[in-house]
Amino acid sequence: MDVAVGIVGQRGNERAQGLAASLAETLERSGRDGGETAVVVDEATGEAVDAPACPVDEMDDRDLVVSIGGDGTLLFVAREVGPTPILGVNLGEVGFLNAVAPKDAVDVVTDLVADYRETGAFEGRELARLEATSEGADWTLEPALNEIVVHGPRRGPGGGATVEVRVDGGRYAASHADGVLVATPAGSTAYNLSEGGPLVHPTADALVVTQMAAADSMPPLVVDPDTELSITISDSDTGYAISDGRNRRRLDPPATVTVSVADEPIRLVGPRGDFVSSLEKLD
Ligand SMILES: NC(=O)c1ccc[n+]([C@@H]2O[C@H](COP(=O)([O-])OP(=O)(O)OC[C@H]3O[C@@H](n4cnc5c(N)ncnc54)[C@H](O)[C@@H]3O)[C@@H](O)[C@H]2O)c1
Ligand SMILES: Nc1ncnc2c1ncn2[C@@H]1O[C@H](COP(=O)(O)OP(=O)(O)OP(=O)(O)O)[C@@H](O)[C@H]1O
Repeated sequence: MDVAVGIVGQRGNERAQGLAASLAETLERSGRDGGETAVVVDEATGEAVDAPACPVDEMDDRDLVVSIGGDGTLLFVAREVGPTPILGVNLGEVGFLNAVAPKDAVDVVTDLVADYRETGAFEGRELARLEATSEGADWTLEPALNEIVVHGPRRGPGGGATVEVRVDGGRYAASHADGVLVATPAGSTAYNLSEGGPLVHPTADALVVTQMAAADSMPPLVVDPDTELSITISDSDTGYAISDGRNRRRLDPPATVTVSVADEPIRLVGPRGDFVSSLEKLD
């Protein structure tokens, strides 16, 4: 069976680009008898190592996409390819979302592709994503793997707003605050953690709501993924809804944003890092 693989190296990271090149070469060599393994890399890497390349968002029809970099590169790949199976190789400063060490990358990926050729499936796990929509649904942010943030004009002094959070229609919190975030288990170790939210084990099917610098703060709230969450910003001239720190929408207060689980999850494949031991990466 032929297998199509995409490889994304962290932009500007020569080590990532070199590993992408050697992985591409090994994969193409390994797939001869059982079927072809067609490999493309992202355009920045293709230019650096002179390999067949395509835009990352055109890799969504591949059987597997390998992300080589840190969390941000994996988040970027997830934004671009959605539910296409992704394997993360950790070359970043933190690399919380990437389970495979660079030294193991070629063996892990070639074994994974060989198994896929036999079984037609990857062992992996789905990670829920979050979607932020305006009241009246006249806009929707790109799905977030980590969190949705809704905040006032800016972080810090003079940047707050009145932020009301409703849970299944009931008022959970209303306070002058910088904002509020809703995080997935995967995102509980990111912005949520730096705002004092709880860690959520990746096997827990839950979301967490954490206020940001609230004057009258409530404890962070863990909810079922099906909970109806709405966040209203008022008493400020502007505000923002932000998905994974990268995709943002300006708000015109008073404005209400609803946050729900997106239809399509992310599919991470390959060895699952041990969550508790990977917490050391956060030191
Ligand atoms: N704490 C803050 O003030 C702040 C501000 C912006 C973004 N962020 C986080 O960064 C994420 C976007 O990452 P990026 O790389 O595109 O932005 P970035 O370049 O600002 O990197 C943010 C840092 O967060 C780390 N990170 C990202 N996801 C993580 C996760 N799930 N667990 C642990 N650490 C994680 C990254 O490795 C990086 O060190 C956002 O989803 C948000 O969680 C935090
Ligand atoms: N191959 C690529 N093509 C286009 N953009 C890329 C590519 N790799 C990374 N990026 C951009 O860089 C951002 C992540 O860069 P960043 O420097 O934060 O890397 P990282 O993976 O988080 O590693 P680190 O942990 O070292 O910060 C992504 O959000 C994306 O916008």
